[in-house]
Amino acid sequence: DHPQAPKQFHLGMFEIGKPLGKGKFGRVYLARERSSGFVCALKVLHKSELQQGKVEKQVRREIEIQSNLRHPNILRLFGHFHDSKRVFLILEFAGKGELYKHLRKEGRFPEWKAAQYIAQMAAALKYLHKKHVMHRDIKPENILVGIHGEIKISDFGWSVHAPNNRRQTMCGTLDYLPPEMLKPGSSDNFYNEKVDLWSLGVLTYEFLVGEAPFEDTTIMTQRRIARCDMAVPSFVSPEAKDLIMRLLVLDPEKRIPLDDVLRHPWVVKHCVTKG
Ligand SMILES: O=C(O)Cn1ncc2ncnc(NCCc3cnc(NC(=O)Nc4cccc(Cl)c4)s3)c21
Repeated sequence: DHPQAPKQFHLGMFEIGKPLGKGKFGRVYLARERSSGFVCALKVLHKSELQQGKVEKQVRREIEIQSNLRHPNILRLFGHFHDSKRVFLILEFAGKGELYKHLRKEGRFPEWKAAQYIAQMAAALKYLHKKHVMHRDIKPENILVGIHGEIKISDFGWSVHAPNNRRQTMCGTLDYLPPEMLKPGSSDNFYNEKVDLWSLGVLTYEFLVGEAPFEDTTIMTQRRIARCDMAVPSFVSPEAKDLIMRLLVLDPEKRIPLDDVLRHPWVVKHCVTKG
């Protein structure tokens, strides 16, 4: 941690640098804390937009959840502050930016790189699930790359404590949603952190194939997810296909647990696990 970091932050403490990206609810800037010279990313959220989007509670929950997370593959949230119109998130700066841009540029990742990323994701999810936190929005757009090429799960705007039955309508692509989250938030169907296992399977597929298995192009998407109706192209190795099929299982309880992902032959083969 940063013992010298004060608990109270304000905008004047930061030198604002270049814009890093533009999200749905606000912009992100490179920033440097003046007294320590510490470089970070500053996400600026407009309160009016958060009110309109009815997501203030989610941002508060994100701040509360993420402030207690410390893991090399989870983007740090160091703190937050606000002025009359805006909320500011003080975030760890990911030197190599957004993973999905690398994926789009390369088309698809070689198996050794995909396996290393999946191993890092599994380690981060194992840490999260031990704290009964589920991310619920695992997709390339929410993964950043650190200066040493390590990946960092970011944007915990949809994370909650498990178990949970969602009431807040989710926006954005359905590609990554597991079948159990597609059902309406009625009282009987609770889902748990195993939703992240499904998304890990979709992520593995997209790293290796370059597109999601249930492409969100037609209304058929929900039906194809509900039936787990997908095909793995022949250029994907049998070991990789085996892992994908063990994660994309309709019954959440039958999805391969994270410890077995980390021990899976495809992952072990490509990951020089430090001795
Ligand atoms: O990704 C980029 O655009 C560019 N980029 N490049 C490098 C880099 N290094 C760090 N961070 C970046 N971006 C911010 C990533 C986030 C982390 N946490 C978030 N949380 C959030 O947005 N919460 C939130 C907002 C509005 C409503 C709700 Cl419900 C929740 S966004 C970086």
